[in-house]
Amino acid sequence: MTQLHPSQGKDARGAADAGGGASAGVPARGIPQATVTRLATYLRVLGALVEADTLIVSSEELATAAGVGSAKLRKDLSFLGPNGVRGVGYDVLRLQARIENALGLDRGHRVVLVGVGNLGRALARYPGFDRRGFTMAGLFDNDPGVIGRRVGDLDVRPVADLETGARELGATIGVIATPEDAAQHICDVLVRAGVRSVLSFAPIELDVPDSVEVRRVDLSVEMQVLSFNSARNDELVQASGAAHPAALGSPRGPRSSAVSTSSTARRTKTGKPGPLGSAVTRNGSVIAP
Ligand SMILES: NC(=O)c1ccc[n+]([C@@H]2O[C@H](COP(=O)([O-])OP(=O)(O)OC[C@H]3O[C@@H](n4cnc5c(N)ncnc54)[C@H](O)[C@@H]3O)[C@@H](O)[C@H]2O)c1
Repeated sequence: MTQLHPSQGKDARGAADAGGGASAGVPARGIPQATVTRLATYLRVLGALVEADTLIVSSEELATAAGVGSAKLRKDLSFLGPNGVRGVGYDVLRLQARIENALGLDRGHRVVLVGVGNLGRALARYPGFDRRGFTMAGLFDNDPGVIGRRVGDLDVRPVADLETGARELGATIGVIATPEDAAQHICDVLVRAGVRSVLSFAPIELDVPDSVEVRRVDLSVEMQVLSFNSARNDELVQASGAAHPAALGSPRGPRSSAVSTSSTARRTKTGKPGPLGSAVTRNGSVIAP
């Protein structure tokens, strides 16, 4: 029987409740938010492994590729119940399915995007969402010059139709890519349409009922974090009296993009080399809570 650890820190309400209710099998309540973020990273690594027909991955390889310690990885995965086999590793497909289930991805999500400008068009055309279970189902804008245009596989619809459109489309996630002065109104309309998960690029706080989960993407926050980490790395290098690793051309350490060439990562159905050495970056999150 699947056993979950007791709740630690902030629960992963958003991950499992996007679209309403946890998936059958792995109740996601009680999984800390930080673990949820890392689960998404593990999922990305596992996706690369599946594409390379890799069958088994060790916790060390998965941890390195995801940029975390293997103890933390094992702890994170323990929230999903028993997984790997000691001395053998994780069944890649099985672990992928379990994480998808925990993140509520196994039933798929239908996404509506509002604001089909520079950013919105790029998002609407991005094929990667579909591969990860997010179907772009509707595009909405208020500009008559944009309405009716074909972007990706969809025609842009008038924002006046958003409430009925989102409901008819069964949207579970709403993406806001409008200017900030329109964002709260758009968010309210999405909520009225029954959307319970909102991803906003607009640089303002959104007011929503408790039942609605909002994530804001702010790339400048990510750049600030990069700037801080870079300054800290320089200080560490100076303090240790060593030359900067980049200057030496030395391999990147465990905090950088993961490279793994050991045996289990290379254990594929086809005998192809495993993908961990090239496909996976360390964090990848651009989400600012
Ligand atoms: N978070 C980040 O890292 C980041 C990065 C870039 C942009 N942004 C933000 O993303 C948003 C979009 O940026 P952009 O460069 O694509 O802008 P843009 O001006 O190119 O596009 C905005 C689109 O929203 C539409 N729009 C305006 N009001 C609307 C309304 N009431 N209903 C429906 N559609 C409406 C416009 O017609 C336009 O098509 C902005 O809020 C911007 O600040 C965030």
